[in-house]
Amino acid sequence: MLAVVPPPVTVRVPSKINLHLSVGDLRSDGFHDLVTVFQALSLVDEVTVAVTDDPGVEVYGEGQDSVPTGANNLAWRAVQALAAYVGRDESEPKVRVVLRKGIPVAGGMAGGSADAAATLVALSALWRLDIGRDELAGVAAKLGSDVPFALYGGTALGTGRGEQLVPVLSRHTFHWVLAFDQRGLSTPRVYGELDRLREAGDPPRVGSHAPVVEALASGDPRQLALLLGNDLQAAAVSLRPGLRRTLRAGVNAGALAGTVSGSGPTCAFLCADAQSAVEVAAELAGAGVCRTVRVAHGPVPGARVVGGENDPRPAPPQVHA
Ligand SMILES: C[C@@](CO)(OP(=O)(O)O)[C@H](O)COP(=O)(O)OP(=O)(O)OC[C@H]1O[C@@H](n2ccc(N)nc2=O)[C@H](O)[C@@H]1O
Ligand SMILES: Nc1ncnc2c1ncn2[C@@H]1O[C@H](COP(=O)(O)OP(=O)(O)O)[C@@H](O)[C@H]1O
Repeated sequence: MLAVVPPPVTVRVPSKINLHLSVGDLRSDGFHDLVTVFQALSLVDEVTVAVTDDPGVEVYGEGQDSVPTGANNLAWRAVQALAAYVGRDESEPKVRVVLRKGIPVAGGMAGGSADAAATLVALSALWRLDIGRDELAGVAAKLGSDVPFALYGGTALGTGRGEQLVPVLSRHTFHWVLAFDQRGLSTPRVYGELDRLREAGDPPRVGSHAPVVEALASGDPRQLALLLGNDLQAAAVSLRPGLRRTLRAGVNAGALAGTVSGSGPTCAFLCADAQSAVEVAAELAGAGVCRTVRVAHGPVPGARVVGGENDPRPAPPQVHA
C-alpha cells in the first residue's frame, strides 16, 4: 500500500515590539523578571514545513547569511521539542523547514522566536496533532521567553521571563515605521550591559505599565506616544551610540515618538496614521541613519496557517521605503 505524504504547510508569523519594557533585577537562573507590553506587527516571517527524506533548514530573505541552518536554528529546535513532546523520534525528524524572513535578525523583534512558534503551529498541522494553542505555549516557553507571544500575537502583557501572557485590549490600528540597523545586537549582551549600567549608577527606570494599557484601550496614538518606554534602551544605546541619532531622526521626520524595540537595535516609530507612516518612512530612508526602513501596523494575529480557515486574507503588504 502507498503511504500518503501530507502536503507542505506554510505558517505566517508576526514580529513584535515592546511598547513598555520594565526590567527587574538579575535572577539566580540568569534571567530578569519583566513586565512588558508586546504588540504583534505586520512585518512577518513565513515558515513552510514538509515531509522529506532530506531533513534540515533553509533560510531566505532578510539576514539569511547570519541565520544558522543547523541544530542551533530556533525553528529546528522547535521541530525537536515538538517531536519529543508527542513521542516521535527526535533524533532525525523527517522534516524540511524553509524560512522566508522579513523580520531583521538579532533586531529585537523576536524573529527567531517567531520562526519557532510558526514551526510549532505548522508541524501540528502537518502531523495532524490534536494540540491546542495553550498546550503549544508550554512547549514554546521552553524554547525562549518570547516564543509564546508569537503564537498568540495581538497585544499582551508579559510577565515572568516574558512568557506569562494576558491579552490587552487595543482599539484601532497603530501605524509604525521600523528602522533596521546595519548589524544585529545580542540579547544577552544587552541585558548584561543593563546590569553593568545599574552597578555603575542608577539609570532611569520606566514606571508602571498601567497608563500604556489605558492608552491602548483609547486607541489614541498621541496618548500612547507619550508613554513608550524601554529599560533596555539605555543599554542598547550604550553599546550602539549611533541609535541616538536614529531615534532623533525618526521624530524629526514626523513620527510621534520612537523607541528601541526590545534589546534593539531596531528602532520603532509610532506615527499618527497610515499616511504619516509612509511619509516618515520616506524621509527616514533618506536620512542615512539606518540600513533599511519598513512600514508596519499592529496589532495583528499570532502564527497562522496560510490559507487556513483563520487566514481569509492575503499576506499584509510590507511597504519598503
Ligand atoms: C529582550 C526581549 C524583549 O521582548 O526581546 P528581544 O529584544 O530579544 O527580541 C526578550 O526579553 C528576549 O527574549 P528571548 O530572545 O526569547 O530570550 P531567551 O532566548 O529566553 O533568553 C536569551 C538570554 O536573554 C537574557 N534574558 C532573556 C529574557 C529575560 N526575561 N531575561 C534575560 O535576562 C538571558 O541572558 C538569556 O540567556
Ligand atoms: N530562525 C532564526 N531566525 C533568526 N535568528 C535565529 C534563528 N535561529 C537562531 N537564530 C539566532 O538567534 C539570534 C537572535 O535572533 P533573533 O530572534 O532574530 O533576534 P532578537 O533576539 O534580537 O529578537 C541570531 O543572532 C541568530 O544567530
